[in-house]
Amino acid sequence: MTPGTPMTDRTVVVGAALLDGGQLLAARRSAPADLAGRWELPGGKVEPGERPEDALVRELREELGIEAEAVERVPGQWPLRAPYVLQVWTARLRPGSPAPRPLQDHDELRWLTPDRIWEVDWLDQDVPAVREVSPRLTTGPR
Ligand SMILES: Nc1nc2c([nH]c(=O)n2[C@H]2C[C@H](O)[C@@H](COP(=O)(O)OP(=O)(O)OP(=O)(O)O)O2)c(=O)[nH]1
Repeated sequence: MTPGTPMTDRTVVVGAALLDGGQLLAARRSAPADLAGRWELPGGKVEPGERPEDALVRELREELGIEAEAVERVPGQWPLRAPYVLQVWTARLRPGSPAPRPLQDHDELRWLTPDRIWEVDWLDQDVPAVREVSPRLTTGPR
């Protein structure tokens, strides 16, 4: 962001580093065409007045049909196409949640073990976020 750009020009996109049993969930986008086939952290845009953690829970319910909770913010934020910035939270499934299914925006989901985290074709702009998340796969969400 250039100096003097009002903070309100940014829209936060929340991404979930959903961790379960030492694995990270990656989701393959089905749209729009320029992002389709690439992998991302599931999530979406925070609505005006909404807490990012609440947006994350809402998006994961809509997109994956799961009941999840945000655990902690992963430090940093990463620019997407203006005016969006990506912020990431670790997240976990609530007890009794259904397993994730690609209901909306995605056509495939994959649980990645730490040694396989780079086997999917992450969106370029997600790579630094995934790099930040990867050490947490061995420690798990706190
Ligand atoms: N969810 C998500 N979006 C990402 C990531 N990386 C990335 O460039 N994006 C882009 C894709 C979209 O242009 C935008 C988020 O849009 P979205 O389509 O997921 O969000 P949404 O459900 O709130 O969207 P909408 O259809 O309601 O407008 O950010 C990522 O890791 N996760």
